[in-house]
Amino acid sequence: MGESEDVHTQVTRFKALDRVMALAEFDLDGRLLHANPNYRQLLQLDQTASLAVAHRDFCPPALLASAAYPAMWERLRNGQAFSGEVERVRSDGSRCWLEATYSPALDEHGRVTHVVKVASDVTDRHTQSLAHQAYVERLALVADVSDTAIIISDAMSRILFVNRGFSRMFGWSLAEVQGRAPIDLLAPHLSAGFAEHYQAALRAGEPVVREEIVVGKNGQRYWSKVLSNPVPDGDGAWQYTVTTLTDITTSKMHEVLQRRVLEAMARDCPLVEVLEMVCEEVERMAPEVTASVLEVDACGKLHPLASPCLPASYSMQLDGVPIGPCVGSCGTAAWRNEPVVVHDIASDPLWQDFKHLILPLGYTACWSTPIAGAEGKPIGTFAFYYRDPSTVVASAYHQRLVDTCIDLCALALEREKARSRIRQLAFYDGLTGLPNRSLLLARAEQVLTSATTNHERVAVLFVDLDRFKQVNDSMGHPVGDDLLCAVAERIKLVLRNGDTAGRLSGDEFVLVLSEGDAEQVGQVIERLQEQLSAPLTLGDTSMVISASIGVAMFPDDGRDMETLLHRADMAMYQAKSAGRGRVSFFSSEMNRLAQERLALEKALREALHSERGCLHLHYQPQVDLKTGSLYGVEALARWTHPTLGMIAPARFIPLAEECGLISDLGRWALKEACSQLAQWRAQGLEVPAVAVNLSPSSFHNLDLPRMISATLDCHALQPQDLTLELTESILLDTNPSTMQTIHAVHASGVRLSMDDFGTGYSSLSYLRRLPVSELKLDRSFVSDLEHDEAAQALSRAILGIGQSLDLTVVAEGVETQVQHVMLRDQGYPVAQGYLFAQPMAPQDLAQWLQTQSHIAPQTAEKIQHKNRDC
Ligand SMILES: Nc1nc2c(ncn2[C@@H]2O[C@H](COP(=O)(O)O[C@H]3[C@@H](O)[C@H](n4cnc5c(=O)[nH]c(N)nc54)O[C@@H]3COP(=O)(O)O)[C@@H](O)[C@H]2O)c(=O)[nH]1
Repeated sequence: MGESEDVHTQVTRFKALDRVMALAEFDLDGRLLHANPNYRQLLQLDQTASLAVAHRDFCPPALLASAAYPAMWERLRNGQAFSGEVERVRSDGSRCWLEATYSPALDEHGRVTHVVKVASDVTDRHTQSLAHQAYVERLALVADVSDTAIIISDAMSRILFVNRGFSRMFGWSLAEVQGRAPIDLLAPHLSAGFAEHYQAALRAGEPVVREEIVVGKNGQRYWSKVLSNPVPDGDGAWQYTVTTLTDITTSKMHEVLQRRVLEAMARDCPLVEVLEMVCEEVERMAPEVTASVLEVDACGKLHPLASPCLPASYSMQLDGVPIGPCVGSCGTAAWRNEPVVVHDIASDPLWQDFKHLILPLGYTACWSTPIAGAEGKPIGTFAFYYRDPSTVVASAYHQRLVDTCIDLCALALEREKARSRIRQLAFYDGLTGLPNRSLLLARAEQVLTSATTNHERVAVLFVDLDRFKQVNDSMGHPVGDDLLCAVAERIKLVLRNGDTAGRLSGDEFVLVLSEGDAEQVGQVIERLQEQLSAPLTLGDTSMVISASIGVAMFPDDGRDMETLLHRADMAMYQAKSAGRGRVSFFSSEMNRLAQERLALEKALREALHSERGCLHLHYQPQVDLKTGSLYGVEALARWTHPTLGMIAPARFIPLAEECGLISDLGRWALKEACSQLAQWRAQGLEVPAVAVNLSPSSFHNLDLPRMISATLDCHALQPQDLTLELTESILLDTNPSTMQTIHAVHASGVRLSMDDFGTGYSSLSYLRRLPVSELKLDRSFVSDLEHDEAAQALSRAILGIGQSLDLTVVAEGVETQVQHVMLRDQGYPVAQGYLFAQPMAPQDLAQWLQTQSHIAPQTAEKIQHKNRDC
């Protein structure tokens, strides 16, 4: 009963299978014996053709070519079944996938008679699975080739997976990190509190994004952007965390350092502060190094700028050390203009001379990189010192730090250079390099403030070179410039700590001596005079110079720099007028005189420009020594001050020169003298000519000849009625107009006379170049004439020179009859002096003329007077 039930059951099952599955039978050689409709449909076989085919006809060529195919049949023939997903070729050539079981069928003796195959079509499932597999492969590829490190961890923070990018970045394989917590592994420096906070966020389903410094297997550091995303399971509970870590080291270093440096520079922080900040920031990013920045100056010497973690005593020892081929890491790097890594300071020959300074501080290695300036030359060095011998020196991370820092240091150093250049231009004299007026005054004010607090005295020295103008005029401005530079250098030599010096303008220098008690000031002045008077060679010329020095003392002579400077200047004038190379201290008497002078200057200006007649001319006759007749008159200015009375020309003429009024005075004298000559002639007085004194600056005016002609015309005078007296100083006048004006005046017929002849210019060759008609023998020769044979010889010689050049020679300052006779006997044609007459007012000259019997009066009618009022 049981057996019959089994058979029944089997048949039932087989029918059921036959309906739903594809069934086929093969003989042991693989020929198809039987195929049910499902099988035939699956492989698209028609009923007749199906019995003529073999198993291999449905197999892909690659399977048939492989050893697996005969092996499968061998195993089937040996009674072993085979199950699997297999690819088959339909009769139309298309492919399909079958889930197949090949079962060997046995006879009653247990021998394999044929093979039964049960299959179902899984083509759709297989295609989907292939697509999924391809997708997964592509994902894996993305994960592995990406430079982003990826970590998959579970909810217990245990690492399940890391991609190859992780291994490349951090050096660990998956096996090494599986099961470990990512934070413990990569950022052990972060606090436990942070880890808890991090887990809480993920548990709440929130992603966590941070920028963090993380550390790899070999201690390599990365500034990394860390993004952790929680992945929930089907119930929404936190199951996994996918964390990506992107290396942002370079951009972050740049960002942090650049931002901080640029901010500091924008705030105008001093260079040292900026560089110290760079070092501190770098040491925060890489605590295993100690950073240092040295400057390389234009002479190739090192100067410490910033090394906040190195002792000042160490840095100071490097100050001023010249760079060279064997000067530690920094000096050598600057010398070679390339980075120098020294792994073992103790044994490296580059550190031979310096290791005793650094080894006691615990540093064993040093890596220095030159900081290149705009022209590519090293302007500094940036160095990392290492203590721990196990630290990788010059690692890729450190390299990135250095690359960022040297650019920023170069920027800061170049900017400092530009700033100091601007400072130099704004506050220093371009020629001598000394502080200019602005800086000098600012520094002086500081000195005065401190002196006020400390109850100290300060000396202000006003130094003016003697005869600088002559050097400039005769040797040229480049030599003058060299002289000023040499003087500046010599001034620097006498300055003490706390003293300051500057150039005000031209040849004026000022020294401010702090803590200036009389003795100290005296010593500095002595040293200054010694320095200045030492022989000086400029180009081919040797010279000895001197300076006039005026001194004003704080607080006695003034409490502010403006007053002190002014008073030192006054004292300097006093020194100058006392002779060259003198020193004069300001005094109240000097101040009184200066005030007086100022008042006088104001009054002179008013006198010249007002009609009140405070200025007038006196006239001194010049007598023809042969005939005793009047040769001419010299017009001499006189000034009657409203309150001070008569002011001597010797006082107001130099004043007019100094305050720029001398040309106005000359114009006024010319017009006044011509007018007076015309008046005399109108009165019938025969005054042959009038001589007017003109200073060299009057000849700067190219309009002078026209103005003279107009004046002469105005008074119906002829050019020969006027003589202009010049002094030899006109030869030192470098104004380009001077000679042109002199020649134009001469060409107009106006006579030129050389005044004070014999006292000034040593070379007489100028007499050929200057179109003078007359020489006036200086009265110093005349006054010595009676007793001094040399004076006699000289007066004779001067007369000879005049005669040989066909010039009239006028002897000045004749006071005695003896002088008169001697000069007449020597052959002088004309003389002038108190013997004949003092300079006198115009109306007195008329009277004087009448007393001179030999001078014939003329009638007024004889003289044309065109326009009295012009
Ligand atoms: N540029 C101008 N210079 C002028 C003008 N007026 C005068 N001066 C110059 O001032 C200097 C002083 O002049 P002054 O005090 O007038 O002296 C003159 C005479 O008084 C003086 N003199 C004449 N004779 C004698 C004498 O016998 N003994 C003596 N001790 N002094 C005498 O000499 C001065 C004239 O000198 P000089 O001009 O060299 O002929 C003087 O340098 C004037 O030039 C002016 O308007 N402009």
